[in-house]
Amino acid sequence: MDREKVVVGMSGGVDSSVAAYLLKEQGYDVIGVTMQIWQDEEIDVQEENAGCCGLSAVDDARRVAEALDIPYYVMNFKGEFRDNVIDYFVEEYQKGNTPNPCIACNRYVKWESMLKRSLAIGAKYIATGHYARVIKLPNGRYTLKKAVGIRKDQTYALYNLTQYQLEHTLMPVGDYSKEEVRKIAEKINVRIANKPDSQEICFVPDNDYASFIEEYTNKKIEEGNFVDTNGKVLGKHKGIINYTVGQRKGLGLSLGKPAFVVEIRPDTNEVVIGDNSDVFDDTLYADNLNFTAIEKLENKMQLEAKIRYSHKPATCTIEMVDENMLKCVFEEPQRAITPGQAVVFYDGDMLIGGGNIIRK
Ligand SMILES: Nc1ncnc2c1ncn2[C@@H]1O[C@H](COP(=O)(O)OP(=O)(O)OP(=O)(O)O)[C@@H](O)[C@H]1O
Repeated sequence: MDREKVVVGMSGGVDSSVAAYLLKEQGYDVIGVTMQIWQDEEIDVQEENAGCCGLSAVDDARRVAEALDIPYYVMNFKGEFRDNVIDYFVEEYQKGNTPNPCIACNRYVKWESMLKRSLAIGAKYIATGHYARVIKLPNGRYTLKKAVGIRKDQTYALYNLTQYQLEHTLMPVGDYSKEEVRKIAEKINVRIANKPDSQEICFVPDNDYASFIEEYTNKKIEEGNFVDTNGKVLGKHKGIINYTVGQRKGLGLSLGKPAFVVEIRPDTNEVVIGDNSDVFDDTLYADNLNFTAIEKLENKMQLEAKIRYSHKPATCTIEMVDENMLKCVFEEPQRAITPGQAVVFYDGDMLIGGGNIIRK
């Protein structure tokens, strides 16, 4: 019988290298692929900032594939990445939102584009080194469970995968702890690069996204007013793309007390400043919804929600208020609910779904 073919997304790091090894051990016909997604001549990024897909990732991944004796290819997804991730990222900031490009990259590039090409070469699955587990529920739906014992949960950035994508996904390291994965990497003795810690946004050098956006759009960012919660002008800001809700640093205001960004108003080009207490709210609205564990939200549900990658899940109740919009009310007010970020819902360690936080 033919072995099932799986394409493993290889970044040259420990997790995806071990993922490839485990799948081979499990009897799959494994193919390694590194996606080239952004590095090009138009965006001048230095190699040391190359993040997950610079030239060194290709060299490292190729070496690992050779050691594992699996076929290896580099696939170019720069166009898909530009259209779905960089353009979205820039547009969201220009609208006064704070986007999460990893979520868009996962859904549209790592999964949609890579899956399409993988299926075209006869694969049944794609696999990554994410610490999460794909499960099929009794209701026939696919979803993710958080991996056990992992400090940084990776399901948050994966909430937007479709049923079809999940059905064709394997995440073999999700059954192991990070320590176990490191041990496996030592045992199989593949030379895995000690990658520098991922920078926050892989395509933005030095995390200076404001300069990146100016350069990318070839447009100077327009200055505007800082105002207080009553509308009184407090000073000049450097352009709304420089700010996010809850921000304290880098405001350049001296008001004799700590000042925080409470709201960004793209229509009037204003940034609203207040006290820390003004940054707390118990209600948010989200659109662009994607549910995994359930087909749709019919009745109110009490769940836990994360409003950013590093947020500790908080108890909330969600309900639909419109065909494509939900309302989420937290038991306790949460700090810095930020338009453009994802809100992701869990029942214990099981992903239920999520959406995009909107300004209301
Ligand atoms: N350029 C790429 N090409 C193909 N797959 C990739 C690429 N970058 C990341 N991936 C896949 O996405 C997964 C998660 O990416 P992330 O950048 O979070 O890596 P990580 O958790 O540090 O894993 P690793 O140790 O494998 O680098 C990786 O394990 C890998 O399977």
